[in-house]
Amino acid sequence: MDARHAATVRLETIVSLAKRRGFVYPGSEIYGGLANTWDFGPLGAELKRNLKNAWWEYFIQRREDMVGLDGGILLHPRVWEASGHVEEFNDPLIDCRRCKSRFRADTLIEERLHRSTEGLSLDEMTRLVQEANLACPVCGVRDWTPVRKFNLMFRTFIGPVETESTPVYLRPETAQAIFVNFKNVVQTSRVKIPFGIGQIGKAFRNEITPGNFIFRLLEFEQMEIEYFIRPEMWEEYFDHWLNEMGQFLRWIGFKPDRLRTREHGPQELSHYSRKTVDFEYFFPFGWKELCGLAYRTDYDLRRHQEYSGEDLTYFDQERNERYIPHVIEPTMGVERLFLALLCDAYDEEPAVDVNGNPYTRVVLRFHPRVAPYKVAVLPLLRKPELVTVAREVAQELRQYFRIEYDETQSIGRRYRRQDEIGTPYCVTIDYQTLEDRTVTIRDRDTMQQVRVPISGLVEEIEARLRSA
Ligand SMILES: Nc1ncnc2c1ncn2[C@@H]1O[C@H](COP(=O)(O)OP(=O)(O)OP(=O)(O)O)[C@@H](O)[C@H]1O
Repeated sequence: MDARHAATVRLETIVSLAKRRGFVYPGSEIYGGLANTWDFGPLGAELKRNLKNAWWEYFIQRREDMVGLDGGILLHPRVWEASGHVEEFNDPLIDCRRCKSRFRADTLIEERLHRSTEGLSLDEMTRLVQEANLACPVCGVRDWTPVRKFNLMFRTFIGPVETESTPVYLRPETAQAIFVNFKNVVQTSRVKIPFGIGQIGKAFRNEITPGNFIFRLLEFEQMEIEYFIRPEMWEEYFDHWLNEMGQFLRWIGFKPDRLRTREHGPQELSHYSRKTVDFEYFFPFGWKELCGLAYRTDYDLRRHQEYSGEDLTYFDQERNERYIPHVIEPTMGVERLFLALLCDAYDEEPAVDVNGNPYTRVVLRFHPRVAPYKVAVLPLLRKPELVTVAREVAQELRQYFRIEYDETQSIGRRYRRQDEIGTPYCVTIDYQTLEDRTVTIRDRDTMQQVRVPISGLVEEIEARLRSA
């Protein structure tokens, strides 16, 4: 661990800042909360939007080989049989008979017995727990159920009467809506292999051990691409997408020193994947998966062809050949990127306030591309003559950027607030403004202030944002 990693922010610091400043609130808080659910506040909503827009711009808008899709959360139940999720999308779980706490058996064994569970059957895991005479981490009693499979899909019902209706699943990944619509997209757009379909949307997983704030959620958003290729090209495109994902992470501001890639071992691969590489981030709780890249072969389209009876082959005009395309899948979770970005952007430094008093400056060094607010407009004092001009300036800037206008409290406290929510620029209207129609722009990172005329303010900010 190098010095920078050692200084990684504590998770509690991030959780409390997120709550205090309106990024993330505990879910349904006025009802005492609903465990492991979260709501995104005004700043969180902006950050999420910016992340999703950046993803869409980078992977869809800027490429000629991509189209978008917005598929349903509810899909035909057969989709999940075909995809293998009914059969395979399970976690091994184990219960403490005494206190009824429930754990993921693989995590329990890995954390408590310090050994890998790769490739172990349910029986083997049960035996390991028994032989080690493992105590329940919650109540300390040694009385376990056998390890069983627990399907992660949420089930619900269509129609008014539960028992007579067909059960349907909330999708556990967005990918299947893309496969199910593969034929539609090929028939109705101008795509030719190689091409990709991208989608952003909610996914639901009944995780046994959610936690670490918003790292593992029951309900989250995925940004997924299914990229369709000729089978023999898979290695080339795998490398291409690995590189693209890395570029994107840097483009939204990640520093390289807390990112690494890790390839899955053979036993760890998902049921559909022949090769998977995860991007891992050094979270406050260690190196964990941030997002991933999988080579799904032709598994999904082949299975849907089999289960639906529809022909899902693609006619390759160049080669005068018909085949089922293979698929490379770059996938990212919005909230996990959100959490990693908060941790990555968080910084503390000694500073001196306007009165010469030392304080610890907390700054979220977001890249402007994702920063919730791009500019804060602040009258130096809450005096009518300053407020009038400041409101005019704010109204002008609002046409171009997401801004915040703030006239409460002292200017120093307002700067601190903007630093803490990661606003790249503060525009201050002071008495000189009334004389010469200039304002100051304060840079979040350097705290340098320069004066610019109001008439050139939009261009100045645009130029700074472009070159950031
Ligand atoms: N429960 C979850 N909460 C929040 N984000 C998630 C969750 N599960 C997956 N993601 C995000 O979606 C991406 C793609 O999902 P994928 O199915 O590859 O995850 P996974 O390998 O099952 O994740 P994990 O191993 O952490 O359970 C992940 O890289 C992550 O960013």
